[in-house]
Amino acid sequence: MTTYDVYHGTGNDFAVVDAADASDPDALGVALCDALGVDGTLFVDIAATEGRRETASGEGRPASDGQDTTPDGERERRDTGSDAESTADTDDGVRATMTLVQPDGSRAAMCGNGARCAARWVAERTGASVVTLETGAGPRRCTVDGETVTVEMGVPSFAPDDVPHAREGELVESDLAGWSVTALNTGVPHVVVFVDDVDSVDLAAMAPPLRHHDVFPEGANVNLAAEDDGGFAQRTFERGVEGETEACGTGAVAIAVAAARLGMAPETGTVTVSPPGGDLEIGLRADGATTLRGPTAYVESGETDATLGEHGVDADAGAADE
Ligand SMILES: N[C@@H](CCC[C@H](N)C(=O)O)C(=O)O
Repeated sequence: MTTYDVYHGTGNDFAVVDAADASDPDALGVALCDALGVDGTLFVDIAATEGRRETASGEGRPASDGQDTTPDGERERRDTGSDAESTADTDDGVRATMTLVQPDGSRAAMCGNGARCAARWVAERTGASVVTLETGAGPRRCTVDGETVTVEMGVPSFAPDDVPHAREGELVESDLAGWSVTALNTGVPHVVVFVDDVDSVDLAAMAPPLRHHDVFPEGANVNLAAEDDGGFAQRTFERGVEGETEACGTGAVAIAVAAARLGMAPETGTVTVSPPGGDLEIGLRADGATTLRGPTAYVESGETDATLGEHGVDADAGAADE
């Protein structure tokens, strides 16, 4: 039997499993998504990186980690003194790996809300307030303050090879499948479509032609965004879930960065992005580095025997967050 804990970050929900307990994470991850109806299963391995100070292997694409490597191999964090999250503290805290298995069986390099949930899960087991997660997009340093978790999301990229997409130059307000789209990578590929009102667009109908467009060899997550009360309303159709989710952290960062690029938001400071599940605060730094801050919530714990296709909630599970 394998224990799982369910958390959500602004409604984007995940089963979190200790990777050491999972002999076949791909099968278990899909089984938990099916059984629990969650947006993904996060496998977290604290032991794998305990004591390590180096960054991840460099595998994965931008967003880059917003850090420089000094000649002796130690990592040095840039601090430009902008309004976004201060990174003067170079304490990487407890290190852990995070692997996301999605409902369709795919793995994604990065997940912003998943990282917030995984960091809280690690913090609750170690007492750490700083957790650095090794992801397929590079290391992501997280600060845990009770239910509020902030993730340093790196430097998003509009470069065709990074998104990736097959066009010659950047896709910025470019016509694609009948929409004006801006494409960027915030750890995973996203397109952002700015509209007047996110609720007046049929996301389930408009997203698939963009999500599967030939121009994106790895597909793309599709975001609708609309200016709203000084920030942006968000709706996202996620690759891997193949449907709309309550929130998407990498998508929220993509909206804020695209808005800044298009002059719809300040280049530095904090931008509020509001998916259906709540509010997310995106920090934009002068050097291009970004942060994602927002609430997390514990839902329940249980045990599963994926081979039998069974799962049940542990009667001794802790109380869910209000
Ligand atoms: N919900 C996530 C994004 C998860 C990955 C995405 N579905 C993909 O396949 O690229 C987030 O909060 O960032």
